[in-house]
Amino acid sequence: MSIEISQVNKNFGDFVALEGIDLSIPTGQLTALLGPSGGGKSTLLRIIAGLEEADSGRVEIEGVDATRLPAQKRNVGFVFQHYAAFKHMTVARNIAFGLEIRKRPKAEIAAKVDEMLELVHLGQFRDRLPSQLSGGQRQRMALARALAIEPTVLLLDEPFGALDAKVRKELRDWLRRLHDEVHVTTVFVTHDQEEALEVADSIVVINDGRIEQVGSPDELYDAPATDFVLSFLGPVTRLGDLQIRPHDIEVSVTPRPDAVRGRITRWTRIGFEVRLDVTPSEGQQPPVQVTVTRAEARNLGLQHGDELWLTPAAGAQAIRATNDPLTLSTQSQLGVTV
Ligand SMILES: Nc1ncnc2c1ncn2[C@@H]1O[C@H](COP(=O)(O)OP(=O)(O)OP(=O)(O)O)[C@@H](O)[C@H]1O
Repeated sequence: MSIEISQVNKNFGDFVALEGIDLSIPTGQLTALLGPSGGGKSTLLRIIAGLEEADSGRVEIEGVDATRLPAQKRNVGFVFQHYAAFKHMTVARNIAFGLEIRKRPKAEIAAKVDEMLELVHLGQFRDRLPSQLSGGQRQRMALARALAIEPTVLLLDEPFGALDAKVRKELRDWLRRLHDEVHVTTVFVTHDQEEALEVADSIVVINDGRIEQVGSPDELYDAPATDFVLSFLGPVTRLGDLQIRPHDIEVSVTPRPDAVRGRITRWTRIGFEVRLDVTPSEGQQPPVQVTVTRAEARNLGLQHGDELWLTPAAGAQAIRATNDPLTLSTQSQLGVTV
């Protein structure tokens, strides 16, 4: 394991930011810390970096107890959302900076800067100032600078958070490819589930200062351990007494035993999908959200106002809800496979 965190606690005054965190981060993987705003992701990342000290607990990096080591002795590279570049230095000098302060030989620095510029595809911009780069290029420069010191661990705090959706998407694909090339143990913070699902080898879901679940994107998506994870990782809807994903509902135009009967009260076409609101005929339940492909909608001849019978699709993951229909349950029977 590259990073071992045991029983880490952190309070800010009376506020509990992290509580009893135990986490092992394997060497060479790309791990996402995912969760809603204020959940404690950045605090945990800063504790790993040595920028924040835990109140209690232990942090080990590559077998070394780093709990009390200052940040500069941990051999970690960081990139933050708003990268603080040296504005008066060229891209090449910015990348060289970490090596210069470590007093590495000039020839080694020059070779490393060339290697990094090539890695992040900024070779032709080496003599520009950071202000002459786009936001995405600046973040790539930040990554090159962090990687130049050959860190044991690379820590990224919402590195693409300030960029527009299209650039963000490009950079996230690029980060995945970069990681496949350099294999440095990388931990990145994001509140964007799509980003985590697309990029990470492993996802740590953090909410309210606690870890909800750790697993691969598929494990988390297909077998959420808690109703929080189920709802955070993708859309969920209520079908009878189950919380279930809208695309995990089977639609029938003829009566089915144990099905929820309802009528299509809303129909929205989004790309190749059709999203339906199906209002149950019995009880006071809110509409069930159902996603079907356009082909399926066409084959079944679905139309606004049609009566449907809804059942969980075979193999769907669902969580039994026991509370008020409008709130996610706190006492659920978890991971019901139907
Ligand atoms: N230095 C500090 N002093 C007081 N409270 C703090 C401090 N740093 C963080 N907090 C609080 O701790 C909680 C966790 O913050 P943290 O930044 O770790 O959350 P996060 O999950 O990274 O959220 P975001 O995605 O919004 O950055 C928040 O409620 C925050 O207000």
